[in-house]
Amino acid sequence: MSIDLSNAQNIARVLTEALPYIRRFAGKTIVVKYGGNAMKDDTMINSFARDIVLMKLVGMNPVVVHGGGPQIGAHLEKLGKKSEFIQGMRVTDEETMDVVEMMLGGLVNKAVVAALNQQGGRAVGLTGKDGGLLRARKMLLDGHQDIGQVGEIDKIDPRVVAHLEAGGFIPVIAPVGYGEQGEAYNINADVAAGKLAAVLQAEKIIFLTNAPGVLDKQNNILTGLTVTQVEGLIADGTIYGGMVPKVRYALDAVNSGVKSAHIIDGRIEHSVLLELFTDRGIGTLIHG
Ligand SMILES: Nc1ncnc2c1ncn2[C@@H]1O[C@H](COP(=O)(O)OP(=O)(O)O)[C@@H](O)[C@H]1O
Ligand SMILES: CC(=O)N[C@@H](CCC(=O)OP(=O)(O)O)C(=O)O
Repeated sequence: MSIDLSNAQNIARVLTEALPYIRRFAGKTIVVKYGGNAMKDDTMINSFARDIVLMKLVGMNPVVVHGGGPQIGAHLEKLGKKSEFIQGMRVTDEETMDVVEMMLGGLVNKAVVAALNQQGGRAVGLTGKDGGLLRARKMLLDGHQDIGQVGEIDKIDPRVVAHLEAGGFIPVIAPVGYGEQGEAYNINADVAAGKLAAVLQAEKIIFLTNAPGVLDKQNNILTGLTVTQVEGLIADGTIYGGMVPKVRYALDAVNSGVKSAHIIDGRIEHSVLLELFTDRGIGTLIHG
Protein backbone atom coordinates (compact mmCIF):
# COMPACT_ATOMS: atom_id res chain seq x y z
CA MET A 1 0.00 0.00 0.00
CA SER A 2 1.40 3.42 -0.91
CA ILE A 3 1.19 6.36 1.48
CA ASP A 4 0.15 9.81 0.26
CA LEU A 5 3.30 11.48 1.57
CA SER A 6 2.40 15.05 0.68
CA ASN A 7 -0.94 14.76 2.45
CA ALA A 8 0.74 13.26 5.52
CA GLN A 9 3.33 16.07 5.45
CA ASN A 10 0.55 18.65 5.30
CA ILE A 11 -1.08 17.10 8.35
CA ALA A 12 2.27 17.05 10.17
CA ARG A 13 2.86 20.70 9.26
CA VAL A 14 -0.54 21.77 10.53
CA LEU A 15 0.00 19.86 13.77
CA THR A 16 3.39 21.44 14.41
CA GLU A 17 1.98 24.88 13.67
CA ALA A 18 -0.60 24.29 16.39
CA LEU A 19 2.12 23.31 18.87
CA PRO A 20 2.85 26.79 20.35
CA TYR A 21 -0.86 27.34 21.00
CA ILE A 22 -1.25 23.89 22.51
CA ARG A 23 1.70 24.62 24.80
CA ARG A 24 0.32 28.05 25.73
CA PHE A 25 -3.12 26.75 26.68
CA ALA A 26 -2.20 23.35 28.17
CA GLY A 27 -3.60 22.99 31.68
CA LYS A 28 -5.65 26.20 31.27
CA THR A 29 -9.40 26.47 31.73
CA ILE A 30 -11.26 27.75 28.71
CA VAL A 31 -14.98 28.45 29.06
CA VAL A 32 -16.95 27.92 25.87
CA LYS A 33 -20.49 29.33 25.75
CA TYR A 34 -22.39 27.32 23.20
CA GLY A 35 -25.44 29.30 22.07
CA GLY A 36 -28.66 27.63 21.01
CA ASN A 37 -28.38 29.29 17.61
CA ALA A 38 -25.09 27.50 16.91
CA MET A 39 -26.50 24.01 17.60
CA LYS A 40 -29.32 23.94 15.11
CA ASP A 41 -28.30 20.75 13.28
CA ASP A 42 -26.20 17.62 13.81
CA THR A 43 -23.36 18.83 11.57
CA MET A 44 -22.92 21.92 13.73
CA ILE A 45 -23.09 19.97 17.00
CA ASN A 46 -20.64 17.34 15.79
CA SER A 47 -18.12 19.90 14.54
CA PHE A 48 -18.35 21.69 17.91
CA ALA A 49 -17.94 18.38 19.77
CA ARG A 50 -14.82 17.43 17.79
CA ASP A 51 -13.18 20.76 18.64
CA ILE A 52 -13.94 20.48 22.34
CA VAL A 53 -12.74 16.86 22.56
CA LEU A 54 -9.53 17.78 20.73
CA MET A 55 -8.94 20.63 23.21
CA LYS A 56 -9.32 18.18 26.07
CA LEU A 57 -7.06 15.56 24.49
CA VAL A 58 -4.22 18.07 24.05
CA GLY A 59 -4.38 19.05 27.72
CA MET A 60 -6.71 22.06 27.92
CA ASN A 61 -9.66 22.17 30.30
CA PRO A 62 -12.74 23.16 28.32
CA VAL A 63 -15.84 23.98 30.36
CA VAL A 64 -19.00 24.16 28.27
CA VAL A 65 -21.92 26.39 29.26
CA HIS A 66 -24.77 26.02 26.81
CA GLY A 67 -27.87 27.97 25.92
CA GLY A 68 -30.94 26.78 24.09
CA GLY A 69 -33.10 29.87 23.58
CA PRO A 70 -34.46 28.81 20.16
CA GLN A 71 -35.13 25.26 21.42
CA ILE A 72 -37.07 26.64 24.43
CA GLY A 73 -38.96 28.99 22.09
CA ALA A 74 -39.93 26.13 19.75
CA HIS A 75 -41.28 24.05 22.64
CA LEU A 76 -43.23 26.98 24.09
CA GLU A 77 -44.75 27.54 20.69
CA LYS A 78 -45.98 23.94 20.62
CA LEU A 79 -47.74 24.71 23.90
CA GLY A 80 -49.25 27.82 22.34
CA LYS A 81 -47.07 30.21 24.34
CA LYS A 82 -45.25 33.18 22.81
CA SER A 83 -41.69 34.09 23.82
CA GLU A 84 -41.09 37.61 25.08
CA PHE A 85 -37.64 39.08 25.62
CA ILE A 86 -36.66 42.32 27.34
CA GLN A 87 -33.01 43.41 27.01
CA GLY A 88 -32.14 39.91 25.77
CA MET A 89 -33.80 38.21 28.80
CA ARG A 90 -36.77 35.86 28.46
CA VAL A 91 -39.79 36.91 30.51
CA THR A 92 -40.26 33.74 32.59
CA ASP A 93 -43.56 32.85 34.28
CA GLU A 94 -44.00 29.59 36.19
CA GLU A 95 -45.05 27.52 33.17
CA THR A 96 -42.18 28.92 31.10
CA MET A 97 -39.74 28.11 33.91
CA ASP A 98 -40.78 24.45 33.75
CA VAL A 99 -40.16 24.36 30.01
CA VAL A 100 -36.78 26.12 30.43
CA GLU A 101 -35.68 23.58 33.04
CA MET A 102 -36.89 20.62 30.97
CA MET A 103 -35.27 21.84 27.77
CA LEU A 104 -31.98 23.14 29.16
CA GLY A 105 -31.40 20.51 31.86
CA GLY A 106 -32.88 17.71 29.76
CA LEU A 107 -32.96 17.58 26.00
CA VAL A 108 -30.37 20.22 25.14
CA ASN A 109 -27.89 19.30 27.86
CA LYS A 110 -28.02 15.61 26.96
CA ALA A 111 -27.69 16.30 23.24
CA VAL A 112 -24.44 18.20 23.88
CA VAL A 113 -23.17 15.53 26.31
CA ALA A 114 -23.99 12.74 23.84
CA ALA A 115 -22.23 14.53 20.95
CA LEU A 116 -19.07 15.02 23.03
CA ASN A 117 -19.07 11.40 24.17
CA GLN A 118 -19.70 10.23 20.63
CA GLN A 119 -16.46 11.97 19.62
CA GLY A 120 -14.51 10.17 22.34
CA GLY A 121 -14.85 12.71 25.17
CA ARG A 122 -16.09 12.00 28.69
CA ALA A 123 -18.68 14.69 29.22
CA VAL A 124 -20.85 15.13 32.30
CA GLY A 125 -23.98 17.26 32.16
CA LEU A 126 -25.04 19.44 35.08
CA THR A 127 -27.45 22.23 35.78
CA GLY A 128 -26.55 25.04 38.15
CA LYS A 129 -28.50 23.16 40.84
CA ASP A 130 -26.00 20.27 40.84
CA GLY A 131 -23.30 20.50 43.48
CA GLY A 132 -24.69 23.92 44.45
CA LEU A 133 -22.94 25.36 41.38
CA LEU A 134 -25.09 28.41 40.56
CA ARG A 135 -27.02 30.13 43.36
CA ALA A 136 -29.32 32.77 41.96
CA ARG A 137 -31.67 35.55 43.04
CA LYS A 138 -34.37 37.35 41.12
CA MET A 139 -33.01 39.69 38.48
CA LEU A 140 -34.74 43.07 38.36
CA LEU A 141 -34.08 44.85 35.06
CA ASP A 142 -32.69 48.36 35.56
CA GLY A 143 -33.01 47.66 39.28
CA HIS A 144 -36.82 47.52 39.35
CA GLN A 145 -38.52 45.66 36.45
CA ASP A 146 -39.76 42.18 37.46
CA ILE A 147 -39.61 39.68 34.56
CA GLY A 148 -40.50 36.57 36.56
CA GLN A 149 -38.17 33.69 37.41
CA VAL A 150 -35.13 35.18 35.68
CA GLY A 151 -32.09 34.88 37.88
CA GLU A 152 -28.89 36.76 38.32
CA ILE A 153 -25.96 34.99 39.88
CA ASP A 154 -25.76 35.32 43.62
CA LYS A 155 -22.93 32.90 44.31
CA ILE A 156 -20.93 30.27 42.41
CA ASP A 157 -19.49 27.19 44.05
CA PRO A 158 -17.08 25.86 41.41
CA ARG A 159 -15.95 22.76 43.33
CA VAL A 160 -17.95 20.32 41.23
CA VAL A 161 -16.34 21.74 38.08
CA ALA A 162 -12.87 21.38 39.59
CA HIS A 163 -13.60 17.76 40.52
CA LEU A 164 -14.77 16.95 37.00
CA GLU A 165 -11.75 18.66 35.44
CA ALA A 166 -9.40 16.75 37.76
CA GLY A 167 -11.08 13.48 36.81
CA GLY A 168 -10.63 14.12 33.09
CA PHE A 169 -14.31 14.89 32.43
CA ILE A 170 -15.71 17.74 30.37
CA PRO A 171 -18.33 19.67 32.39
CA VAL A 172 -21.40 20.66 30.35
CA ILE A 173 -23.47 23.18 32.25
CA ALA A 174 -27.10 24.19 31.71
CA PRO A 175 -27.78 27.67 33.15
CA VAL A 176 -30.57 26.84 35.58
CA GLY A 177 -29.89 28.21 39.06
CA TYR A 178 -31.40 27.59 42.49
CA GLY A 179 -32.69 30.19 44.93
CA GLU A 180 -32.80 30.46 48.72
CA GLN A 181 -35.89 28.23 48.93
CA GLY A 182 -34.59 25.78 46.33
CA GLU A 183 -36.69 27.43 43.60
CA ALA A 184 -35.46 27.31 40.00
CA TYR A 185 -34.17 30.37 38.15
CA ASN A 186 -33.75 30.86 34.42
CA ILE A 187 -30.29 32.36 33.95
CA ASN A 188 -29.27 33.71 30.57
CA ALA A 189 -26.45 31.46 29.36
CA ASP A 190 -24.17 34.41 28.53
CA VAL A 191 -24.50 35.64 32.12
CA ALA A 192 -23.79 32.19 33.58
CA ALA A 193 -20.79 31.63 31.29
CA GLY A 194 -19.25 35.06 31.96
CA LYS A 195 -19.61 34.80 35.73
CA LEU A 196 -18.35 31.20 35.82
CA ALA A 197 -15.30 32.12 33.72
CA ALA A 198 -14.50 34.87 36.24
CA VAL A 199 -14.79 32.57 39.26
CA LEU A 200 -12.67 29.90 37.52
CA GLN A 201 -10.17 32.63 36.48
CA ALA A 202 -10.31 31.12 33.02
CA GLU A 203 -7.67 31.87 30.43
CA LYS A 204 -10.32 32.63 27.85
CA ILE A 205 -14.04 32.72 27.31
CA ILE A 206 -15.38 32.03 23.83
CA PHE A 207 -19.02 32.80 22.94
CA LEU A 208 -20.27 30.78 19.95
CA THR A 209 -23.21 32.43 18.25
CA ASN A 210 -24.91 32.77 14.86
CA ALA A 211 -23.23 36.00 13.74
CA PRO A 212 -19.65 36.43 12.43
CA GLY A 213 -18.89 38.52 15.53
CA VAL A 214 -20.22 41.87 16.71
CA LEU A 215 -21.24 43.78 13.58
CA ASP A 216 -21.48 47.52 12.96
CA LYS A 217 -24.43 49.13 11.18
CA GLN A 218 -22.85 48.30 7.78
CA ASN A 219 -22.45 44.63 8.83
CA ASN A 220 -18.65 44.84 9.12
CA ILE A 221 -17.12 42.74 11.91
CA LEU A 222 -15.84 44.87 14.77
CA THR A 223 -12.67 42.91 15.47
CA GLY A 224 -11.85 44.58 18.80
CA LEU A 225 -14.11 46.37 21.31
CA THR A 226 -13.50 48.20 24.59
CA VAL A 227 -15.90 49.03 27.40
CA THR A 228 -16.69 52.57 26.23
CA GLN A 229 -17.24 51.43 22.65
CA VAL A 230 -19.58 48.66 23.83
CA GLU A 231 -21.80 51.01 25.86
CA GLY A 232 -21.92 53.47 22.92
CA LEU A 233 -22.95 50.73 20.50
CA ILE A 234 -25.70 49.53 22.85
CA ALA A 235 -26.94 53.09 23.37
CA ASP A 236 -27.17 53.80 19.61
CA GLY A 237 -28.88 50.46 18.88
CA THR A 238 -26.02 48.83 16.91
CA ILE A 239 -25.89 46.07 19.54
CA TYR A 240 -29.37 44.88 20.53
CA GLY A 241 -31.32 41.84 21.72
CA GLY A 242 -29.34 38.67 22.49
CA MET A 243 -26.03 40.37 21.67
CA VAL A 244 -26.42 42.76 24.64
CA PRO A 245 -25.85 40.22 27.46
CA LYS A 246 -23.08 38.61 25.40
CA VAL A 247 -20.95 41.77 25.12
CA ARG A 248 -21.82 42.97 28.65
CA TYR A 249 -20.83 39.67 30.28
CA ALA A 250 -17.79 39.22 28.02
CA LEU A 251 -16.59 42.57 29.33
CA ASP A 252 -17.52 41.68 32.89
CA ALA A 253 -15.43 38.49 32.58
CA VAL A 254 -12.40 40.38 31.24
CA ASN A 255 -12.72 43.03 33.96
CA SER A 256 -12.78 40.21 36.52
CA GLY A 257 -9.49 38.67 35.43
CA VAL A 258 -10.32 36.43 32.47
CA LYS A 259 -7.48 37.06 30.00
CA SER A 260 -9.58 37.40 26.86
CA ALA A 261 -13.17 37.15 25.63
CA HIS A 262 -14.18 36.35 22.06
CA ILE A 263 -17.51 36.37 20.26
CA ILE A 264 -17.30 34.10 17.22
CA ASP A 265 -19.44 32.40 14.60
CA GLY A 266 -20.36 28.94 15.87
CA ARG A 267 -21.82 28.02 12.46
CA ILE A 268 -18.35 27.88 10.88
CA GLU A 269 -16.79 24.45 10.95
CA HIS A 270 -14.05 24.24 13.61
CA SER A 271 -14.61 27.82 14.73
CA VAL A 272 -13.25 27.05 18.22
CA LEU A 273 -9.98 25.68 16.83
CA LEU A 274 -9.67 28.61 14.42
CA GLU A 275 -9.95 30.95 17.39
CA LEU A 276 -7.49 29.00 19.52
CA PHE A 277 -4.86 28.07 16.96
CA THR A 278 -4.42 31.28 14.98
CA ASP A 279 -2.75 34.52 16.05
CA ARG A 280 -5.49 36.84 14.88
CA GLY A 281 -8.35 34.57 15.88
CA ILE A 282 -11.77 35.13 14.36
CA GLY A 283 -14.79 37.24 15.28
CA THR A 284 -14.68 39.98 17.93
CA LEU A 285 -12.18 40.29 20.77
CA ILE A 286 -13.45 42.16 23.82
CA HIS A 287 -10.82 44.16 25.79
CA GLY A 288 -10.99 45.34 29.38
N1 LIG B 1 -24.26 44.27 16.54
C1 LIG B 1 -24.64 43.00 16.38
N2 LIG B 1 -23.84 42.13 15.71
C2 LIG B 1 -24.22 40.84 15.52
N3 LIG B 1 -25.39 40.33 15.97
C3 LIG B 1 -26.23 41.14 16.64
C4 LIG B 1 -25.88 42.51 16.89
N4 LIG B 1 -26.90 43.08 17.60
C5 LIG B 1 -27.81 42.14 17.77
N5 LIG B 1 -27.45 40.98 17.21
C6 LIG B 1 -28.27 39.76 17.25
O1 LIG B 1 -27.82 38.92 18.29
C7 LIG B 1 -28.00 37.57 17.88
C8 LIG B 1 -27.17 36.64 18.74
O2 LIG B 1 -27.72 36.54 20.03
P1 LIG B 1 -28.70 35.34 20.44
O3 LIG B 1 -29.82 35.28 19.46
O4 LIG B 1 -29.05 35.49 21.87
O5 LIG B 1 -27.78 34.09 20.16
P2 LIG B 1 -27.17 32.92 21.05
O6 LIG B 1 -28.15 31.79 20.96
O7 LIG B 1 -25.89 32.62 20.38
O8 LIG B 1 -26.98 33.43 22.46
C9 LIG B 1 -27.64 37.63 16.40
O9 LIG B 1 -28.19 36.57 15.67
C10 LIG B 1 -28.23 38.95 15.96
O10 LIG B 1 -29.55 38.80 15.53
C1 LIG C 1 -33.16 34.63 31.08
C2 LIG C 1 -32.93 34.06 29.72
O1 LIG C 1 -33.02 34.78 28.72
N1 LIG C 1 -32.59 32.76 29.63
C3 LIG C 1 -32.37 32.07 28.40
C4 LIG C 1 -31.60 30.80 28.70
C5 LIG C 1 -31.12 30.10 27.46
C6 LIG C 1 -30.10 30.93 26.69
O2 LIG C 1 -29.51 31.86 27.17
O3 LIG C 1 -29.94 30.48 25.40
P1 LIG C 1 -29.10 31.12 24.22
O4 LIG C 1 -27.69 31.21 24.67
O5 LIG C 1 -29.28 30.16 23.12
O6 LIG C 1 -29.68 32.48 23.90
C7 LIG C 1 -33.72 31.73 27.70
O7 LIG C 1 -34.71 31.47 28.38
O8 LIG C 1 -33.72 31.71 26.46
